[in-house]
Amino acid sequence: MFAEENGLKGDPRLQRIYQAINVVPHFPKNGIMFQDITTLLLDHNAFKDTVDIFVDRYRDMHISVVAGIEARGFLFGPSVALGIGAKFVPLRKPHKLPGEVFSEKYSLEYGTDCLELHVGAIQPGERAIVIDDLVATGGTLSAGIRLLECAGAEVVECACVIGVPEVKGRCTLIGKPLYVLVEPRQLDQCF
Ligand SMILES: O=P(O)(O)OC[C@H]1O[C@H](OP(=O)(O)OP(=O)(O)O)[C@H](O)[C@@H]1O
Ligand SMILES: Nc1ncnc2[nH]cnc12
Repeated sequence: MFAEENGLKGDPRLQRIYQAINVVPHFPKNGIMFQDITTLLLDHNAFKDTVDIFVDRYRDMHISVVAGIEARGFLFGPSVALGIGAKFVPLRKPHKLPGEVFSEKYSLEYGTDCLELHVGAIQPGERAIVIDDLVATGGTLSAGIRLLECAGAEVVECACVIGVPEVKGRCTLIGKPLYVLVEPRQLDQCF
């Protein structure tokens, strides 16, 4: 669900976060309206608002694992993990982790990709959230959920900064709650 429908209606932090996102038409290929969160990271207040909202939401949920999806989940996950007193676990693209891994393939618009998790990073029964910058089809986060479940974790929720409008009516991803801060930035409102 979107944060504004879940207790943060009218919260000025959501507007600050939305306005700090840049949209780049036709990147990385024609027809894609790329949501660029590097501008959000340049804006100390918007970046802090983003982390604070997630920390406020998850600090009392007995979460011991924040799993971030490569690459842009790594930009938010560690700060949230530190804020709630959890460990940060990277879910990486193939052949990046040196140890034994669990692997999970997933479908993209064209082709497939894969995420990996170090065996031993998570103990069975640990409560986890999965974090990323953006949810579009939900394929990437769903692979993250399955990967954590392979390790025996209990996935409490998926957290994203940006969610495409198609996920608006969608409160879950393969049965797990989805929490999204803002919709994609529109082109005519940009830098
Ligand atoms: O909901 P979905 O349709 O699965 O798409 C969302 C994913 O797409 C982007 O990553 P991308 O695959 O571009 O990888 P990158 O961050 O490594 O460039 C984004 O950061 C999410 O991880
Ligand atoms: N429009 C978009 N902007 C940034 N990352 C994405 N991942 C999938 N769609 C995206």
